Amino acid sequence: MFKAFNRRSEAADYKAENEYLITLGDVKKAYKTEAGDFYALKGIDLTIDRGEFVGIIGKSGSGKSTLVNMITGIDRPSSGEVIMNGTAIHHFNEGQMAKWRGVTMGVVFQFFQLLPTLTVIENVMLPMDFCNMYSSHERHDRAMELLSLMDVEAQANKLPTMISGGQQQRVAIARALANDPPIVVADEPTGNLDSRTAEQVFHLFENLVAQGKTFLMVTHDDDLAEQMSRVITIADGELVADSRPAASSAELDVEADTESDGETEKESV
Ligand SMILES: Nc1ncnc2c1ncn2[C@@H]1O[C@H](COP(=O)(O)OP(=O)(O)OP(=O)(O)O)[C@@H](O)[C@H]1O
Repeated sequence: MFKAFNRRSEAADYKAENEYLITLGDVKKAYKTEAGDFYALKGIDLTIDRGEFVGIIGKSGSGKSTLVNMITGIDRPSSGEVIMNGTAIHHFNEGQMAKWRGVTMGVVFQFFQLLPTLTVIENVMLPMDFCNMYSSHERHDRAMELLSLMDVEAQANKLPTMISGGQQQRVAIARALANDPPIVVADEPTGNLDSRTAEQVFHLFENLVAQGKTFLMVTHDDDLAEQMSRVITIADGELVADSRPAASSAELDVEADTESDGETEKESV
């Protein structure tokens, strides 16, 4: 049903409660240190829509991985809320969280975290086994398809320690896609790849976004960040910039026209 808003913030509030895929409200994270609590996140407010390709940038130690851990439910906020698709995940117990993450989210960790005692293909099949997705035959075929997509199918029966860092990273990406999750969160997924392979992997991500997935990607690569639909910058645990470098000028023109018409703003942002 049509709903008109008088203020941009009212429209944003409405959307946060009803439509946003990811909403973080005043998220703080304190780590216990000998010197007392250290706040790695100091009150993050953030909303992310379906189908966005969001880059997370910031200097080393600014809080990017901590933020990602809040969104993936790998760690919990000290205060504030994390709402995913209308569900407050910070209230989940460990079992609920693991199941929810398994079907909803593909995670590419900064240091891959492949299980060293499982072969490459077993690592990729693991999320499907854990969530009981697909038949066992399909799991194998799907894992091979994903390994082939990432150009590491020849490594399928090796242990992770027998392949290079870049290959491990590609296996970790294949594993993140195993359950065909609607959201993928990747911490420096191209950090160990040469620039050509990094571009190829990035284009694969773009294709997945075009198919409707939502991608969040921590990166130190400014060239890649500029190609994303949205880039947020973290500094000292705070969100200090939120920009849309890849927004087309046409989109910006439409927004400008709407504002200059002086019409009541609708939930178009
Ligand atoms: N378990 C922990 N205990 C104490 N301090 C921590 C812990 N984990 C992270 N920190 C601190 O919190 C801050 C944010 O760390 P985080 O790993 O989120 O940063 P980052 O932006 O991801 O860094 P990088 O780009 O180097 O990966 C840093 O100052 C870090 O030292």
